Amino acid sequence: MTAISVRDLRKTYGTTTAVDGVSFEVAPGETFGLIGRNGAGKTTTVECLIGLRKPDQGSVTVLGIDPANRRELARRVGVQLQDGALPDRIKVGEALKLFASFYPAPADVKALEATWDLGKLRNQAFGDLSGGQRQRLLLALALVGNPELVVLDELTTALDPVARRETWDLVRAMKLAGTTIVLVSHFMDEAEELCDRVAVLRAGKVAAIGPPRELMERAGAQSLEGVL
Ligand SMILES: Nc1ncnc2c1ncn2[C@@H]1O[C@H](COP(=O)(O)OP(=O)(O)OP(=O)(O)O)[C@@H](O)[C@H]1O
Repeated sequence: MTAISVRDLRKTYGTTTAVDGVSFEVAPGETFGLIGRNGAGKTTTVECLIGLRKPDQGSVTVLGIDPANRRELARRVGVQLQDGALPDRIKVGEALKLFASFYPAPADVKALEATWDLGKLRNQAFGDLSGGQRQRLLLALALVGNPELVVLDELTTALDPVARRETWDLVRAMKLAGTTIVLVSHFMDEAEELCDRVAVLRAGKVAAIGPPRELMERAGAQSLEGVL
């Protein structure tokens, strides 16, 4: 059983080849990282995983589902997107309740508020939140459906160092609970800390794939940055 299977994925935008024959598998319960420099094809790959973009070629299945079937996918997969946004006037508590109402067995909203330190912000409008507060709310919303798999794109961008560490602990807790996690990150320390395996994307291709330590040893690098 695999949680995600990507085979020979290709996607172009006009004359730009964003993803050029990417293949990988993710096991259930695994934390899998997609890393690479700007423009390497990470976001496009993730967008194909969650059905936001249709591959030009290749096959993708997520929990056995073809991502084109977005409704079925959305019931089982939580997504925290890089540019996730909500209407400015929606309040934090309203957003959590609204999103919870979309799912048959949602997480407990009070518990999520406590976990993500959102209780005090319950009556605050999305438009008035700081960058870090928005990020925490978007993460909580990704988890409100009790997903089996979560996709986290730029998990800790906009978070201060303390909030980053706290978020890492929460990701570890998700992992312990058996959730499969796909993590897109520009922070190599984050990928090293959290991922069981990473795929290094370079110009739309998988340049290397494996556990962070192994990739570093193979490349004779002190950190994952040396592998990019
Ligand atoms: N909507 C689009 N239209 C045209 N070109 C695009 C579009 N989205 C991405 N691209 C191009 O496709 C390539 C891959 O982009 P993608 O966003 O997938 O990379 P990335 O690794 O996520 O980059 P970053 O780290 O900067 O977010 C880049 O050359 C980018 O300019």
